[in-house]
Amino acid sequence: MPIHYRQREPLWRPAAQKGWQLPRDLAPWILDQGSLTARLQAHCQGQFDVQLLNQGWGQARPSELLVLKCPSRQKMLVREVILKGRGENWVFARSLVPYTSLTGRLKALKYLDNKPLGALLFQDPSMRRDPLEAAAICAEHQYLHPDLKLPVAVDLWGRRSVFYIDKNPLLVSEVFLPDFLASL
Ligand SMILES: C=C(O[C@@H]1C=C(C(=O)O)C=C[C@H]1O)C(=O)O
Repeated sequence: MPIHYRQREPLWRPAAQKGWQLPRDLAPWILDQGSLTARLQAHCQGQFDVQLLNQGWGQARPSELLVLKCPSRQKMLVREVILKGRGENWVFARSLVPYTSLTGRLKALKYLDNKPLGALLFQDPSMRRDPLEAAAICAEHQYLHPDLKLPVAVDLWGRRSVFYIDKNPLLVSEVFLPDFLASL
């Protein structure tokens, strides 16, 4: 009988949860409430760029629908990118924008291409974000994009939070990749 692998999801928990040991070097990056783009740009002295992997209508995972408080049939814009520092793959980012959030200033998201999403979010005076969650991300979660070509046994850390622009939600998830960890 073939084994049917359900697409497991990471166990997301409040990043600032007491007594949860985040990796010492990575903890400040996981807990930082500011723009990850801005912090990465400083970390690589500006040798930064965004590689767009894909952007289009797609499906959210159950835990993503839960935090976005969206019904399962909700049409979702899915954006997946690699944030690169010094030409290396530093962060895999997956952002989910419910169709109903693509209004007003967020309409610009459809044409973002390889400009960083953070610039759009953090310059918006209405921007709010929910507390950060963190999770250990491993291969069986099938969470990472195949283009990342990571070794199967890799164990990484991710963080995510829901942003609001004029009260319209979008979920931004980020996974710190091996080359970034090596840069710390
Ligand atoms: C939310 C931010 O935007 C970053 C840029 C992203 C993009 O361009 O798709 C996605 C996630 C973030 O790492 C940020 O800078 O904090």
